[in-house]
Amino acid sequence: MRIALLGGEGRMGRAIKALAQTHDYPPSGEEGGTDVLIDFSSPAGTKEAAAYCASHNIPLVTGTTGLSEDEQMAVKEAAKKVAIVQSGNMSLGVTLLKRLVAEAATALEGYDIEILETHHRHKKDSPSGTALLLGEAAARARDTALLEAARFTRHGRSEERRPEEIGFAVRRGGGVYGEHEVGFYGDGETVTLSHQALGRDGFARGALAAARWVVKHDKPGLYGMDDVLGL
Ligand SMILES: NC(=O)C1=CN([C@@H]2O[C@H](COP(=O)(O)OP(=O)(O)OC[C@H]3O[C@@H](n4cnc5c(N)ncnc54)[C@H](OP(=O)(O)O)[C@@H]3O)[C@@H](O)[C@H]2O)C=CC1
Ligand SMILES: O=C(O)C1=N[C@H](C(=O)O)C[C@H](O)C1
Repeated sequence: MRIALLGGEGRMGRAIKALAQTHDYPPSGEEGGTDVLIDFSSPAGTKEAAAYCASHNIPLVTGTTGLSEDEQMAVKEAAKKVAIVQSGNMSLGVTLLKRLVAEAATALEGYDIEILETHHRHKKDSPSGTALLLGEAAARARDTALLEAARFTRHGRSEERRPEEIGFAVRRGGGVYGEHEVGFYGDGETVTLSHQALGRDGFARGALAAARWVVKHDKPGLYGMDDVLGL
């Protein structure tokens, strides 16, 4: 599998290159063409990658977060022509957590849902792609749209919390790889589901698993890590 990497010099790009070497995957260009493009760059980079993949018939794995509506639309358009795996978090743990969050949101009816995420000081988008995908899973489980339920800021005096609200809190600092906590707050108890990345290898492993999956899956469409990992 010959891999082209957009964002190859960045934090994730370097983690993927290191892992790809241990799997003996040559970079594209060394042995001819490209079998798959992996993108961990910026929202503008993702839009360019999607257009490039669609016009060159190359499958795409994209983990870049913080896309605008327009940039996400470009990914959806490209997915009409090629297979694309997109996820705000490529790790096995978060893919499982998403399912657990949906289950808890259904079972713990009436419990208030609050999501807290912490990342390194360099992260530009907030809330994180992971926080949003977990929020989306919770919202869908409660038959509502995330954009209707989401409460992104709290400051000063306001109305009481709406029961359907999904609150987001964000912390940025140091070198934290990524921590996510979904709290379900009932009247007499709190249930907390959480994930802590201990490095970038888990994301990189997921990206390579998605690349292996998508090169074999030549049917155009937009797929998630649940498709890749069969969860
Ligand atoms: N889905 C997942 O599992 C994960 C997703 N991410 C996401 O991946 C993205 C990248 O994160 P990270 O590696 O930490 O970021 P970095 O800033 O370390 O790396 C991004 C790299 O992409 C390059 N780049 C940016 N825009 C373009 C472009 N238009 N064309 C070509 N190259 C470009 C940058 O180059 P330059 O510096 O020259 O601009 C840089 O080398 C973020 O959106 C992050 O949230 C991160 C970890 C896991
Ligand atoms: O920028 C990061 O570092 C990360 N970004 C992703 C996100 O926005 O959720 C995934 C992971 O948490 C690391």
